[in-house]
Amino acid sequence: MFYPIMLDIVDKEIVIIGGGKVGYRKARNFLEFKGKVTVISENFLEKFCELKNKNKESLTLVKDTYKKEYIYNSFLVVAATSVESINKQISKDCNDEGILCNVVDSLEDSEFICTSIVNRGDLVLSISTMGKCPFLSKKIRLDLEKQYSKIDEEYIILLGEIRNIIISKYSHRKKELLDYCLKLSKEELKTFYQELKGDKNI
Ligand SMILES: C[C@@]1(CC(=O)O)C2=NC(=C\c3[nH]c(c(CCC(=O)O)c3CC(=O)O)Cc3[nH]c(c(CC(=O)O)c3CCC(=O)O)/C=C3\N/C(=C\2)[C@@H](CCC(=O)O)[C@]3(C)CC(=O)O)/[C@H]1CCC(=O)O
Ligand SMILES: NC(=O)c1ccc[n+]([C@@H]2O[C@H](COP(=O)([O-])OP(=O)(O)OC[C@H]3O[C@@H](n4cnc5c(N)ncnc54)[C@H](O)[C@@H]3O)[C@@H](O)[C@H]2O)c1
Repeated sequence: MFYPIMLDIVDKEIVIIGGGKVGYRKARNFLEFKGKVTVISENFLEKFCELKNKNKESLTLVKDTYKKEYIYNSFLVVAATSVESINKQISKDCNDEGILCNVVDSLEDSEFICTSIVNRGDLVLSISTMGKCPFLSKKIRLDLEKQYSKIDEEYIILLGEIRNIIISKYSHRKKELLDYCLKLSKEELKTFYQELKGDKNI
């Protein structure tokens, strides 16, 4: 069983072994959440060059065969090579060093798994099937992205500001006002925010 949590990975060392399709997807996602990512691989997909250009400071690419030294001092490790025995070895090395490891071809050897992510500013939806069917996770992510397409970073920030005012000035009507807010479009929310700030009768 895997327990869903939110990890602070900002500036933490994340080592991915394997620069293929799966290693690329994991690297891109960890970078999106501001991790410091190093990918060790004998070969890299071409699209890693573009990713490196976009993340000059936070992405390091090392063209080499896996060695245990590469995992020292890392916060998380992902074993994403195409060789089952190497992935198993990486998992064992991580166990010895007390480092959490995700093994992309073995649920049993993984201490954590990666979820499908909808990322809209501070709204994050994370979907898992406990490894049973990642393809279903992906389908649900695509469905949710459509369903919540109107929610963006600005919307969440606005709701947060409004919530703060409601809690400080109208705590006795908190539920009613928050319910009301969720029915409004972003433009309507902006107007409501100005009204709240101006202390107009609410
Ligand atoms: C969600 C997502 C996140 C991510 O990777 O970032 C993710 N897999 C994704 C896609 C995907 N994976 C696979 C396919 C091909 C279709 C299929 O086979 O189903 C597709 C679809 C595609 O590529 O389009 C094949 C596959 N996946 C795993 C195995 C090995 C095994 O089962 O043992 C095999 C068989 C390999 C083989 O032998 O061929 C294992 C894992 N994959 C997980 C995560 C973890 C469990 C997540 C959960 O609980 O649902 C877990 C356990 C470990 C991990 O990777 O952390 C990402 C969707 C991103 C998105 O939203 O777009
Ligand atoms: N978890 C998932 O989401 C998921 C999805 C699809 C496939 N998979 C599994 O993940 C594995 C990787 O898939 P892929 O499509 O990225 O494969 P891939 O062949 O595109 O990439 C594997 C990479 O590992 C590198 N590599 C191999 N041996 C190495 C070593 N000893 N040291 C350093 N680098 C090494 C290769 O150079 C290559 O770049 C497959 O075995 C597949 O079964 C997992």
